[in-house]
Amino acid sequence: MGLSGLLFVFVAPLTLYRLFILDWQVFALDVYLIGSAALIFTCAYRQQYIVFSKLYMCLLVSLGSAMTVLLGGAHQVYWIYPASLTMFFLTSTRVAYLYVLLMCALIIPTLQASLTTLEFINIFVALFGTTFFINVFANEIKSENRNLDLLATQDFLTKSGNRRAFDHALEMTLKESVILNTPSCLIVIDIDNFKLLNDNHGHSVGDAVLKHLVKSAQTVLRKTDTVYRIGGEEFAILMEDASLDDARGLAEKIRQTIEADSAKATPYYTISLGIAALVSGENGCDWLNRADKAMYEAKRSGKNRVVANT
Ligand SMILES: Nc1nc2c(ncn2[C@@H]2O[C@H](COP(=O)(O)OP(=O)(O)OP(=O)(O)O)[C@@H](O)[C@H]2O)c(=O)[nH]1
Repeated sequence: MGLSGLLFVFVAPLTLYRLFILDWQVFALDVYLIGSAALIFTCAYRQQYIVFSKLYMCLLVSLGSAMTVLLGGAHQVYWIYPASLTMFFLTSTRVAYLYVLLMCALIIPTLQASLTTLEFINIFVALFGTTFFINVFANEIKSENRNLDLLATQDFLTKSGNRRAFDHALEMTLKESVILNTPSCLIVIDIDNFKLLNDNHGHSVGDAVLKHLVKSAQTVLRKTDTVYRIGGEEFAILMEDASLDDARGLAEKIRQTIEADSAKATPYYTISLGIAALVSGENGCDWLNRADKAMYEAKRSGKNRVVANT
């Protein structure tokens, strides 16, 4: 988003200048660039078509740099270095190398025509050295970012999503349900008598139960559903594009799986589940409250059951 914003801000005044001096060829190129920058900015802002935006940005950068060399001459070749750097941070190594090769293929005839063999070789040796080191550093930064992302969004004990990830997913599901006009459901799960289980078997066994619950639930979830730990022994599952009946079916399947399997891996335990289908116009907090209420209703009416908020 930042990159497309910068591109827009820098190129827009140049576009007006080209119009002013009636340089139609470069004016058309600049209009294309700022139009594309605006499109990419909009996609990134709405968090839609992110992969497309990144690939398109790479194409713009590589073609833009190549065009600069083709129109401006061989002395503009230095633009290919920042362009390569940008591509390695925007996309995967393989795709970035493809864009770099595309850029090189486009400028080679111009460079060959106006540079000595030694200058030509120097430029490409420097380019491949630069891309190699950029690749190494970009991969390291990407891997650190992935680790940070996991730390920020994953529950350390159960490896399910954490509360922060849940809050984000809840907002995204709300937005998508409104835009796509699809039903969504929320399941809240709470372990029954967990304090007693901890008291009787110890905290580490309690931890094993929490992990078991997540693993068991994951065996019956659809590919698109995710489990989040939203409190000590409270979990939630967001189901996009699912009716209340779908959610009731899944919740009952999870309850039965836990009831049947828990004693094989951990002390026998059961869970209570509450479900709420998203009501048009409500916010995430109200939706979660209704699912929570249904879960407490399941507790009040005897535990080890599923209750839907209707
Ligand atoms: N082992 C373990 N226990 C935890 C963790 N987080 C919260 N707890 C325990 O979870 C228990 C929750 O107890 P309560 O809220 O009283 O609920 P409960 O005993 O399950 O009772 P009901 O909800 O009525 O079935 C507390 O004893 C917490 O110490 C954790 O990460 N590990």
